[in-house]
Order: sequence, then C-alpha cells, then structure tokens
Amino acid sequence: MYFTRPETVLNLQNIRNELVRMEDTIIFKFIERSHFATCPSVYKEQHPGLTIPNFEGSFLNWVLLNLEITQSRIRRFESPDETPFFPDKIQKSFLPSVNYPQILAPYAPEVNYNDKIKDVYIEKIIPLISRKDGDDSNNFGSVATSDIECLQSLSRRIHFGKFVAEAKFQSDIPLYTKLIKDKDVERIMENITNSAVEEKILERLTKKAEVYGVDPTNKKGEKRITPEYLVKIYKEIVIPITKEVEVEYLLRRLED
Ligand SMILES: C=C(O[C@@H]1C=C(C(=O)O)C=C[C@H]1O)C(=O)O
Repeated sequence: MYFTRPETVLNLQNIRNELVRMEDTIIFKFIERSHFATCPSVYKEQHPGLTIPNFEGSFLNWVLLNLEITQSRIRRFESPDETPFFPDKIQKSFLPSVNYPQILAPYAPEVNYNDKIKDVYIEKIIPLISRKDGDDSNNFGSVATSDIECLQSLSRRIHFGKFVAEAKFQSDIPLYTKLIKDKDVERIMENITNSAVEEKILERLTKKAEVYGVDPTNKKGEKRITPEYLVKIYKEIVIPITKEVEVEYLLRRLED
C-alpha cells in the first residue's frame, strides 16, 4: 500500500492486510504498557502532585500535545493515514509537502475520533492491560510514552475505517448513494459490516495473544495481556469505533 498510489490504497484486500499487520503493532504496544501500573495520576487534569508550568491539562495530554507539535513539524499529519489528537494545535511542517494524491473525500480529516479513543483507552483499556492498580511516580514519563504509542497505533487502525469506507463506496456507488440520501444509518452500518471478517480477526487475535502476549511466568496477583482481554478490546472497542468512522465518513460522502 503506497499513499502516493491511490489504486494500491483503495483495494479492500490491501486495506485488510494492513489492518492485520497493525494487530501485531497494537499487541506489542499493549505488552509494553502492561509492564506498568495503571498510574491514574498520569491522566488527571491539574493533578496537585504533578504541576506542569503553563499547562492545565493532564500529564499525558502535555506529553502527547508536545510530541504531536514536533511530529507535525516533520510532516506526520500530512500523511492521510495519520490523525492528530490535537488537530487545532499542530503546526506547519518545515519540510516540503509530499503532495499526496487525493484518496479520501476533502472532509476526511474532520472525521476524527481521537477524543473518544483517548477516553475509552484511559477508562477501559488501561485497567485491562496494566500490571497492577496504583501510581508509580518513578515511571510517569515511561507510562505516558508507552500510552502515546498505544494511542497512536489505535488511532491509525481505527481511522483506517475511512479507507475501508471509500473503497466500499466506490464498490457500490448506487447503493451507498441511496442509503446516504435516505440518511439510513442502520442500513449503512449493515452494509459495511462483514461478520466473517470480524470473526476471523478475533480468532487470529486469540492465537496471537497466546503466542505473544501471555507471560507464563506471571507473578502472583499481577496481570498481563490475556487472549480474553485482547479479544474484548477489539470486539467491544476497536471494531465498533472503526465502524463508526466508516459510517460517519459515508454519511458525508455526497458533499460537494
Ligand atoms: C474494516 C472493515 O469493515 C468492518 C470493520 C471491521 C474491523 O474493524 O475489523 C471488520 C469488518 C467489517 O465489519 C472490513 O470490511 O474489512
């Protein structure tokens, strides 16, 4: 898949192969995060014990914002497969533009689910993948760094739903044109859903987690990524939000 060659991107099998490759990235990022405790202080806005000069948000948000500003200066968010968590704060790159061909509809960057991704990551994923509950102040920097790798990997995977949606739209323009005109969200969701593909993903994740994720030397009372947790995260969070991205992208597809 090359974003400078649209025909390689809007091929649904190529997209699905890329989603498979992202499973490994996400699993290994989760395994890295699983070495740390939940560290709730990292996510608390204006934490009394974590004063950040001239910044009122959480420690995680400070690290993520400043990293994204740096990444934007080297063109990260010009790539159509990257979606920023702070779209209003990123800056212009000092590198020459790559001038990617238009693959998605012009409004695609506005389909941004990163606020939801970050909220659900903190509220539901962290408790599942952390080694234990509690703060570990010696590791706040490592935890935030690991969280950002998890968040950016999840964001890329979920926002790949835009490419899936565009490929599906182009595969049956009459069908989707009618559903979009009727604002028939339910039938759009039905038509973009492929239960066989979803089932295959969950089966493969179970096998991958068994091979990569579960550490047989788990210390008593400490958790690691388990196949059940990984399947739960994909089934209840990753796949549903990917489909929300697909539906929102499609609902706007007839805009001029
Ligand atoms: C990504 C696709 O669209 C939907 C979302 C999927 C997912 O998030 O894994 C899998 C199948 C579909 O229900 C696809 O068709 O491959």
